[in-house]
Amino acid sequence: MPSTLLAKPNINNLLSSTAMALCSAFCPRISANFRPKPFSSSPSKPLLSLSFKVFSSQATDASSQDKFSGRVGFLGLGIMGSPMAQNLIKAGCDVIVWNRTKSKCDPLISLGAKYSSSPEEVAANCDVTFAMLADPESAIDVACGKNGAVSGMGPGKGYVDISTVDVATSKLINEHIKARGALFLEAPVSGSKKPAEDGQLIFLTAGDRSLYELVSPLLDILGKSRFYLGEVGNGAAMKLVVNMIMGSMMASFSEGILLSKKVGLDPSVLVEVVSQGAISAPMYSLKGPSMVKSQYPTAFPLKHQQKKLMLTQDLRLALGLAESVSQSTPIAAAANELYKVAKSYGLSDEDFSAVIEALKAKSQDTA
Ligand SMILES: NC(=O)C1=CN([C@@H]2O[C@H](COP(=O)(O)OP(=O)(O)OC[C@H]3O[C@@H](n4cnc5c(N)ncnc54)[C@H](OP(=O)(O)O)[C@@H]3O)[C@@H](O)[C@H]2O)C=CC1
Ligand SMILES: O=CC(=O)O
Repeated sequence: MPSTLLAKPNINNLLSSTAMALCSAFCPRISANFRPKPFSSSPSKPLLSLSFKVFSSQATDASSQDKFSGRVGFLGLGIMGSPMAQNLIKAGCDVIVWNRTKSKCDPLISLGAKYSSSPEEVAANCDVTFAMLADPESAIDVACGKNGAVSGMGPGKGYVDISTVDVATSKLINEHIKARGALFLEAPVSGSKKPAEDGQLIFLTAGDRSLYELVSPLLDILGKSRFYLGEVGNGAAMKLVVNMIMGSMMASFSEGILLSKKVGLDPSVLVEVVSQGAISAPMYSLKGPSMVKSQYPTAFPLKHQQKKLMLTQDLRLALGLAESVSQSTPIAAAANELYKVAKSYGLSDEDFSAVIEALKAKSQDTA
């Protein structure tokens, strides 16, 4: 699986200026607004005085840049889609939005976005259309359903699906888009609400390389790094593997918080200890303090971590992926059971860190 990641802090200046040049090619007003972002991985100890983003090699193709007129469609304005669309608008892009619940378009319209009344209309009016939908079912429906984006696609257009879906769903949407003579890129993201707001997402892309190159300046507005992983399905698979690890990490962290409390330790101190050691993770520092207070402000809804749809997703889909290649994943399977319990307690709309409640309940059952 070819990955074309480059991470070279010492070419920071070059990359930043390249990004600015590319962004201004896409969106004329970007160069005035676009400023290098602070390096986010270790905010307390900045390694570099200037920001750097991780860009893939051969990120651009000047000729394809010239052909792009810069009108961008955005379908799906939920927790992730809204701030992403907002960042594109703020960067000066000409954005047309659509969302099933129309009221979620209003804040973006007031920032300068235009509105179209169906995914088809958005795709017909845009050169590139992004989609950030909840799950495989909605991703298929918005792309391939009645008045779906596919009907508005045609040669010279591109469809970028950022939703987290399974490999089969991504391939299906790709086929429909291709049948219209358009290009397709899957580009699920690693990162949650805050990285979406801060333009610090990580894109896991696969599909048409020329579309990848064309939209790279846009991905660089929305994210801090991007990987091109080859054929359609590889981006979806990478995202599922990442979320499988994340789901298990969160379940393990939850156990630690509860065990520390039971043995008379202060779980807030545990969070601090973890944050300073080799197992430190931004996720623990971000969510740990709220978890200790039994609060789960929703960034990544639990329902998305343990979706129960026609194909299912995230942990469940990752388990399916593992099974398809006979890879044993007992830790993820155990974590998955906990998310199922949490979901059965009505915690679907809470943050996925609410999985700790499933463990609390289990402890009471056995006490
Ligand atoms: N939240 C997070 O931290 C992260 C989420 N993701 C992934 O990003 C995607 C979006 O997540 P997020 O923004 O959190 O989810 P939200 O639930 O906040 O938003 C989901 C979006 O999908 C739309 N939608 C749902 N069902 C349908 C349908 N049947 N037809 C049309 N539109 C529909 C919703 O429309 P409406 O407003 O009308 O309900 C909304 O725009 C998911 O695939 C998720 O797994 C990836 C990384 C992080
Ligand atoms: O899908 C969620 C994430 O944080 O990545």
